Amino acid sequence: MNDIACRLYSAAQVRELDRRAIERHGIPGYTLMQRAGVACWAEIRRRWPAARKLAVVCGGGNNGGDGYVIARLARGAGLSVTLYAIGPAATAGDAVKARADWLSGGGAEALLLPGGLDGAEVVVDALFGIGLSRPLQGAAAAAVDAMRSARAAGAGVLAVDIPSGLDADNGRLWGAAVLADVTVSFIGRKLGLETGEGPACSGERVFDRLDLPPEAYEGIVPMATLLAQEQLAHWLPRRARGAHKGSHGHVLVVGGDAGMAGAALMAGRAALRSGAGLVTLATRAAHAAALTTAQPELMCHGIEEPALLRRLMERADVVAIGPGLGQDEWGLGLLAEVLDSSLPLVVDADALNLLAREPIRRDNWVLTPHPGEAARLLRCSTAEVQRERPVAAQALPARYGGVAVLKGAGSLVAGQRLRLCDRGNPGMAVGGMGDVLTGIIAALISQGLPLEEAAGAGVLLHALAGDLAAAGGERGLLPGDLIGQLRRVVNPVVA
Ligand SMILES: NC(=O)C1=CN([C@@H]2O[C@H](COP(=O)(O)OP(=O)(O)OC[C@H]3O[C@@H](n4cnc5c(N)ncnc54)[C@H](O)[C@@H]3O)[C@@H](O)[C@H]2O)[C@H](O)CC1
Ligand SMILES: [K+]
Repeated sequence: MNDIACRLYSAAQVRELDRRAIERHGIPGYTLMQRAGVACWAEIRRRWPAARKLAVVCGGGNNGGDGYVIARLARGAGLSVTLYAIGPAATAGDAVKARADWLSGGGAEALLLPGGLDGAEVVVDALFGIGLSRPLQGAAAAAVDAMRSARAAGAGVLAVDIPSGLDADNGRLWGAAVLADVTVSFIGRKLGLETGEGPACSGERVFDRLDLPPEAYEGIVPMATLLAQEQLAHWLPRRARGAHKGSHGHVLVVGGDAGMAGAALMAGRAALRSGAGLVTLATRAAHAAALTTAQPELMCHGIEEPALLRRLMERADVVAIGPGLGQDEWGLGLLAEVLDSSLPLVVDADALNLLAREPIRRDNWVLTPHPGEAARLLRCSTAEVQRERPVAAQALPARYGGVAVLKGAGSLVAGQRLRLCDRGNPGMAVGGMGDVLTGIIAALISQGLPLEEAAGAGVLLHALAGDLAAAGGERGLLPGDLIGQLRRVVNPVVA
């Protein structure tokens, strides 16, 4: 995927790109608008080739202007096109021109919503783009409802630039949002489409640079970059022919309190399947025999006295602590021992909850909270984390040091940079998937990847394996199914 298509921008940054295109590169705004319309119309023809009835819902700004361009192209191709508006006709400069061209070409005035988008086969959401700046109310909210109802009645929905109602910067909703089958986004990909509620509202994301020259993007540091599969070959090169089991590091997994042995086992299995040379589990004595039987490749020690952990840590290259650790004395004692070591750590689940009680900073660790654990670490509500995911993700290393993975739709990896994973699926929302991610990241650290790269590669591998495993259906997907796909994704360089 080309570099610019991997960059994720804020609304303000895209507006700056618009400005540069017009003022520095001499591309008139109306030309950009026409290119945007052409890109959307091409997607409509590709996705719904037989559609004959189009409804275009136009806002008063330039997003609406894109809608007028699309309407003119569709009408010119012989489709029946009905325009809808929520209030005064186009106000933004380029949109006024686009509306004038629509009318002078024989197009009818827009009908005022609310009202049903009667019988439309395809609905174009040109209500709001990056100009959405406050909660949807009144006619705007009614227009979104009408588009959601049309989709529920079987119409296809294409969102222009961003589904109306979604915040371009962080993927939160300004009320209900349009649910699109596809979103055609222009000039710069928006971070909000890829995280929070973005993936659920946007459908497939199609990006079109509108032929902006690459130099227009120089000097604008994207808010985040997409984790790209192409990077995996660099992170996971083919193995040296002379490798031996000590060449690929030793992972120590600490966890598995009473009733939760499986969490430690899944983390250990994932570490093995992600290429760690050796993996040891430190868990409750009562679990050791069963776990050894379950996976003989794992070394397994019953640790009831935390001090005994030191001997195991002497032989480890990285410690993953948290899977099934519990938050009682036993877990607390083990965490204290682990924090005393200077080894790189992957800290997850209950270890994060314990850490939230007594915060400390450290540079060589990767924290892997889901939104609820992140909320405890940041002392805020889960809703606040989800409303401002990019901000929350970056607040974690700012406060705790190291690298943080904020899990959830559009997982974010925050360290020196902010990266985003746009893979994965709702089948992965099941207990144990976090334990697997912990094992993967620990295994990559044990194989020599720096923390931030290990976290990014681990999140991407976890999602890619989850997508492969979900091919048989998302419901009923188990962590073991994902572990079963790891070997395929951790060998990007085919021998
Ligand atoms: N050269 C360009 O700028 C290009 C822009 N493209 C398209 O333009 C939109 C951005 O257009 P803009 O006029 O800045 O804003 P919107 O059309 O997104 O917003 C419309 C309008 O709505 C008002 N508004 C904001 N929030 C609300 C609300 N909750 N309720 C009611 N009204 C609201 C706000 O005042 C705005 O004026 C961009 O996304 C692209 O689609 C071209 O595609 C490329 C060239
Ligand atoms: K839109």
